[in-house]
Amino acid sequence: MRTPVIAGNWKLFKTIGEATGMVNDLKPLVAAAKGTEIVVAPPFTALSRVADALAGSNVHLAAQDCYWEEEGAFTGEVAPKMLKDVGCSHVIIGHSERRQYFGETDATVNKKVKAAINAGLTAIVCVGETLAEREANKTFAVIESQVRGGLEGLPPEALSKVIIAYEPVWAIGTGKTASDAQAQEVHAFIRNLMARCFDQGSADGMRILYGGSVKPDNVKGLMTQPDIDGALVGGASLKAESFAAIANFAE
Ligand SMILES: O=C[C@H](O)COP(=O)(O)O
Repeated sequence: MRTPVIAGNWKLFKTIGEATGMVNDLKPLVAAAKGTEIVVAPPFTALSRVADALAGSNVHLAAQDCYWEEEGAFTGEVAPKMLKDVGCSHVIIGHSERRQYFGETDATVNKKVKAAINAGLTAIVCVGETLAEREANKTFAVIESQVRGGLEGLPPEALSKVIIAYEPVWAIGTGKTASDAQAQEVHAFIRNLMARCFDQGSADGMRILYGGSVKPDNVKGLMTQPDIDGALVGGASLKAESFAAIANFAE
């Protein structure tokens, strides 16, 4: 039995006051959702205060990125152990926006995943094809290369600290969700790939999230697919009511 995960990626939104206000609204709305791993990923500047606000609740804290070195002359970067120190349990790695705008590659994703796991964080590793890649029938090839590249060299026992998020780039922030069948097809492919790359037990235990215009009114169809274990939510995670509606549905 895989524990469902509902994670909210706030991207470049929310001041400290807005972020703490949001989680203070959210906590009572999801307090009864004991069987779901609920995660919020505020911007770096709000992590410390949101960690304080979440203390004692069932909502976990994530960062939206990390660097792979522990310390050094790397201006602007944040190390996994610093995220652990501030109260994070999870970190999102390799989001398509980081790949598209900030030069993230499968090789850098791989270094970040290893560093995050070594620091005791759970890595939420994002993969997904563009519209052009889907239309050129390259979806599975792209996903395979991103999953293999991102997880290369990990021992099977490290996979309990990895969550994969399948986010078709064409569905992110567009209002165009992949159909339940389209999403399930790719999730099943990823799970089979995990069995081929690692072992069946690791593949069976791996949580695979769907991301891309998930809303309260489409989460039900997605969550009832056999290989969809939760959601990485962008826009609908910014308001306590809509994020809680998604998290509570996963129960
Ligand atoms: O990380 C979240 C995804 O990019 C999905 O964003 P969205 O729900 O706004 O489409």
